[in-house]
Amino acid sequence: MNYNKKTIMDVDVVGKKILLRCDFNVPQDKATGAITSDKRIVAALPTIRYLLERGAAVIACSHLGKPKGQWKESLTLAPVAERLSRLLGQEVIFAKDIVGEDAKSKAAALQGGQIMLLENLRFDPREEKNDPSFAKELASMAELYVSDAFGTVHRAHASTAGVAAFLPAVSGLLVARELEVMGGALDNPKRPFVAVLGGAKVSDKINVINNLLDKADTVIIGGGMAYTFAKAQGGSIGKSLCEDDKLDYARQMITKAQEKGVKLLLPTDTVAATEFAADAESLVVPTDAIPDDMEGLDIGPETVQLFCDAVRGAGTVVWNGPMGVFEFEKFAAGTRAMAQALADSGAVTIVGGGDSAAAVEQMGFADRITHISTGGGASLEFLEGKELPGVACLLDK
Ligand SMILES: Nc1ncnc2c1ncn2[C@@H]1O[C@H](COP(=O)(O)OP(=O)(O)O)[C@@H](O)[C@H]1O
Ligand SMILES: O=C(OP(=O)(O)O)[C@H](O)COP(=O)(O)O
Repeated sequence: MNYNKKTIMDVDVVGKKILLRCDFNVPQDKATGAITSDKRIVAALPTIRYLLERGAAVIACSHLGKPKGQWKESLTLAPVAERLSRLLGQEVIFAKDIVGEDAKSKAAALQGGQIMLLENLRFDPREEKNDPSFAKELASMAELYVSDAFGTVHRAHASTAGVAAFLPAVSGLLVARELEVMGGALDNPKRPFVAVLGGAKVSDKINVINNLLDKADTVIIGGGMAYTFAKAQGGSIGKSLCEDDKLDYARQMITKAQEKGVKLLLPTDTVAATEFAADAESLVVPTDAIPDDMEGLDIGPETVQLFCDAVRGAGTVVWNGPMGVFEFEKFAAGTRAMAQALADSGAVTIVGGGDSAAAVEQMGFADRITHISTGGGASLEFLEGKELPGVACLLDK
């Protein structure tokens, strides 16, 4: 794939009206909605400052969560506008809509050196469908498109790819840096090369395993991803997360790993809970014998040992997806042990993803990780060697 793309430093931004795609999909407290890590907002600041200092008028936009094309008050970007304003030390004008009256009039009135933020792009069903009519409306507000949403460059959506058909398109400083750092670490990785997968976006990320088995020496699967594999092997997984239409695929991956001599490590024990709650009753059970009325919320102690041993001997480790529901202290032990193992490993370590990065930061290991990427799925697809639509659409150098 060609990563030699123009950045904001290669084009004239002075006095320009700029549509800036950011990834402000920040982790939020499950109960209160409060932003629990502003890493993705902080990561966007260098590009925003670069543009504002040069007198550009910045129309920032992002998605938040998965509202599936519906207006959902709990997923408004208003708290992000507030936090961004505090971090920047200047007003962030907030539009109550995306490409409606409010956004368009505020964008038209926006002066050089000012910044505004549109409402959640995914409130409009056309965003995820990459509908050209939506891309065109977004583009109509600006003269230049800047992609700085690294966490979302693996999505071919209207604001991440479609819009480049209507405006000259370049990358921001964050996307440029992520591609450079990850490219450097992963081009010819120090071996053994270990990939660690977990988290909750199972349907999405399970598909990367096929290509990862061609690149990695060891693939470790924990978190919500593991139970599809346990069920595929005939285990009972109770109410745990599972993608039933991926059971065949999971079996194929187990066979492929055996044929290729890649170690595929799966949890042998699980911390199962009676409900998805911070104070739920829990017990450690074999991963293939979870009681019907319980769900797996963390890897068990035996698995922690197994996984951490594999990480300790690694040359390069890429990790995306927490090992358990770390937001609840009772189910954070697996994720904490994994973070500690990466920090202690002496390997080149890359942690990607909004929640994984938040976990590593909250647990105090961030300064002992080689690179914390703002993208989880994006870093995995980069690692797979897949074309990233949000990068492919940018102007070549
Ligand atoms: N066993 C599990 N069951 C349900 N959710 C889980 C489990 N393990 C981890 N999670 C959840 O996965 C979420 C993160 O998943 P994901 O979005 O894929 O990761 P990232 O944001 O790092 O890319 C966390 O909020 C965590 O609570
Ligand atoms: O949080 C994100 O990805 P990640 O969970 O893989 O890090 C990005 O904002 C992409 O979000 P999406 O997976 O809802 O398209």
